[in-house]
Amino acid sequence: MASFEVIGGKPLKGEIVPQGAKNEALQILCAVLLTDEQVTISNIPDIRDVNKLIELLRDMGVKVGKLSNDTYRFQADDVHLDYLDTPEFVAQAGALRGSVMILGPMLARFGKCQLPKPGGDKIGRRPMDTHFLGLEKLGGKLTLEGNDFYRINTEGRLRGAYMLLDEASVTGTANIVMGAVLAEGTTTIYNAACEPYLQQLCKILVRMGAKINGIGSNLLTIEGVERLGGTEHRMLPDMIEIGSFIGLAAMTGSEITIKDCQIPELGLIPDTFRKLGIQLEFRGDDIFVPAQDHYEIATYLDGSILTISDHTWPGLTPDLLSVLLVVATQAKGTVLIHQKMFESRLFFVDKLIDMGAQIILCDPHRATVIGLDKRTQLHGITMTSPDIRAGVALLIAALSANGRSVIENVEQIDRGYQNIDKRLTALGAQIRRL
Ligand SMILES: CC(=O)N[C@H]1[C@@H](OP(=O)(O)OP(=O)(O)OC[C@H]2O[C@@H](n3ccc(=O)[nH]c3=O)[C@H](O)[C@@H]2O)O[C@H](CO)[C@@H](O)[C@@H]1O
Ligand SMILES: C=C(OP(=O)(O)O)C(=O)O
Repeated sequence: MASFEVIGGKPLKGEIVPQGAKNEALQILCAVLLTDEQVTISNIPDIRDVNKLIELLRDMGVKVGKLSNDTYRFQADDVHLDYLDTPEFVAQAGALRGSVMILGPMLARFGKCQLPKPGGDKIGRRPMDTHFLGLEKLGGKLTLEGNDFYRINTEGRLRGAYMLLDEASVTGTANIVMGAVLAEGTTTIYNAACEPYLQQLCKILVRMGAKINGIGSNLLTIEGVERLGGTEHRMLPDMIEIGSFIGLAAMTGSEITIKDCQIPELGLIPDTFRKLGIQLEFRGDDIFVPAQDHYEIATYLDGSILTISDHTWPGLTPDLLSVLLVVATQAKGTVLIHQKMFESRLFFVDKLIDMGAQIILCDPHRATVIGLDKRTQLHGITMTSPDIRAGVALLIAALSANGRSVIENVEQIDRGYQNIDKRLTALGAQIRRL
């Protein structure tokens, strides 16, 4: 287990370029399985989860060529279906969440797929039901082995169908869309997830020859085609990383410019930080965060305490609530952070309380943060990173804190943040990988 030693309390300064989006990359990489032609993808982040998925595709027989640091060419013209029966495949696929999105493309193109329960953050129940409800509507037959191994197959081509999803699952929608693009006839998906990465997936599929209407809405209509071809695609910047940098700047009183953010794709993220009193300036496509000694949390119009909660897109992503919570600990005012989607994502507040933050964990979903208004600094401690976003939130806390902190299990952070220690050190942070 690797750790970060952090000496906190120093303001940072400078420019930082966000990496390509982790959760987009996981969707787009799975889409290469839908064609035997070449697909070239750029702005791929160099992070653990993405590298693991690329390795998995390679071991499944996909030809993978690295054209530059962030650009790869893939060709799935000789997929080894037998590899799915090996213990190596089971271990690899079970090690990350993104592998779940091979289900749709494999079922559509080869008529079968199998998968262990996927990995990813342990942040509460993460049901797979929507994935299979949708794929079964398209004609897939699911066999469950125990509670944690799924096999799905179909005789002949998948067939288009109408479906109203029970929840707007992001990876579930991605799987169903990738099944439907090669199905016979029309598929209508209502209550589809529609966040920017899903839109990016639909756009690459359209460039590959798919027929998809309603992109960006929760009603997708897909006219199946017989085959898809090659294309090129560039990943968006990672909106969660952008939000993490905004939070880092505010919490450490730093002046930071975040470059090339594709601001129109950020949805509610900038305004949510503004509700915490953080000043942001859009300079072209860059976000400039000035050094601020204080920031004050807004109240509702009637003066009552603000709630910040997650919601399916275009609501606020759940993946930024840990960062928003940590930033609130040094604001002036009080906020209720309500994590609706996941039930085990707020327990990391114990570590912040140990560092001196004023937080009441009301229940697994809700925490009230009473900001310290920078009257007292947090103090450094030794802590373990429980999941990717809590990990980065703790890193931000440690960088703002007085003294030395050690964050253990930073592999969790490495899952989604490219070279974070080196990139923040370039801004003046004191972080050492142990
Ligand atoms: C690899 C990847 O892309 N992971 C992201 C993906 O995970 P993932 O696709 O696994 O998450 P889902 O969208 O399926 O669901 C997330 C959680 O929210 C619940 N839920 C979902 C939709 C809904 O309408 N109501 C509801 O309660 C689900 O039961 C689940 O507990 O989307 C999540 C939600 O944005 C993000 O946190 C993850 O980072
Ligand atoms: C929860 C996340 O990732 P995963 O779905 O890969 O566990 C995340 O990116 O915040």
